[in-house]
Amino acid sequence: MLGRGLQMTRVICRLMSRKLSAGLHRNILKNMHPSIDIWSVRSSLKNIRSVTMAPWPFSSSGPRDYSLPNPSWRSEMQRLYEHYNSMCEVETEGGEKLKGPWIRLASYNRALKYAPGGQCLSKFLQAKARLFTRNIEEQGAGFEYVVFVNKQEKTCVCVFQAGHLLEGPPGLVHGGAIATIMDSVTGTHAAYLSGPVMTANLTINYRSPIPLGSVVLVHSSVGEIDGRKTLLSCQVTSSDGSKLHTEATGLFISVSVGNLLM
Ligand SMILES: CCCCCCCCCCCCCC(=O)SCCNC(=O)CCNC(=O)[C@H](O)C(C)(C)COP(=O)(O)OP(=O)(O)OC[C@H]1O[C@@H](n2cnc3c(N)ncnc32)[C@H](O)[C@@H]1OP(=O)(O)O
Repeated sequence: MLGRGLQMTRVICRLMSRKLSAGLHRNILKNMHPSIDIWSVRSSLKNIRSVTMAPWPFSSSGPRDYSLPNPSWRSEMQRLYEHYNSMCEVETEGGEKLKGPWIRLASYNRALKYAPGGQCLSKFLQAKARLFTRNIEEQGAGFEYVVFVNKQEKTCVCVFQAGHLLEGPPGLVHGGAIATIMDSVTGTHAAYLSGPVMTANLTINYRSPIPLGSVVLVHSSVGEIDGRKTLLSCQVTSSDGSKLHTEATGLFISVSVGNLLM
């Protein structure tokens, strides 16, 4: 038993020192396998401050990718997905990479699954935990979204369709759900740019309500990157860009993987 625990500790340290990032929070190892020595995991990770991880470092094969089209997507969502996807980097059958300025970021239901081997680890580390935005299994009922990053301009766009379980005022999207998608998009963008981060501050102005079921665009762009601080601005607009629904600024602080686990 002890041998297995030590072996698992080493696997976790190796994985985390290489890959784990933003969405991994400090309590993720609570309730894990009892033979894993969390103190040795923590001391191994304490000094790691990997703040550069461009381009997006996570494995894109394996677990279900929630950002791919599904039958619940409205035609507007599908059209916008195809619009951005057509400008993404593609690999031809001959293995040649045709450069496009955009890349689509895969999206899993647990942050752990971004790391190689994380899919396996996720089966026993807080096995019931799910990423907040990906915890509704019914397609189209909650957050349907796909995130694209423009490598050249360092901007990010998310196509978001708000499902019927996100209601706040009658027929309109809940402000907390809007904050959630803005935090997720800017948090993902910050992690793409700066490595492991935590949201320190998110300031939101709600300008016009978002009808439930509608498809909107969430834009994120860099305000400033200064040492550990990544400041981003974010706007939610109608799908044709003509109407501003919400705007926000988000401050993200780079943290070491060890800090996330304390
Ligand atoms: C694997 C993942 C894949 C990604 C995909 C998954 C997608 C999911 C994406 C989901 C994303 C969801 C993401 C989530 O939901 S993250 C969850 C929500 N956020 C938190 O729980 C964060 C809680 N806070 C903290 O942990 C600490 O306070 C942090 C880490 C933020 C800073 O504590 P730390 O001790 O480390 O730093 P410091 O105090 O030395 O300060 C350092 C500098 O920062 C400045 N500062 C600090 N705070 C503020 C503030 N509030 N306003 C203005 N400035 C602030 C400070 O003045 C200083 O500046 P300077 O004096 O140096 O100039």
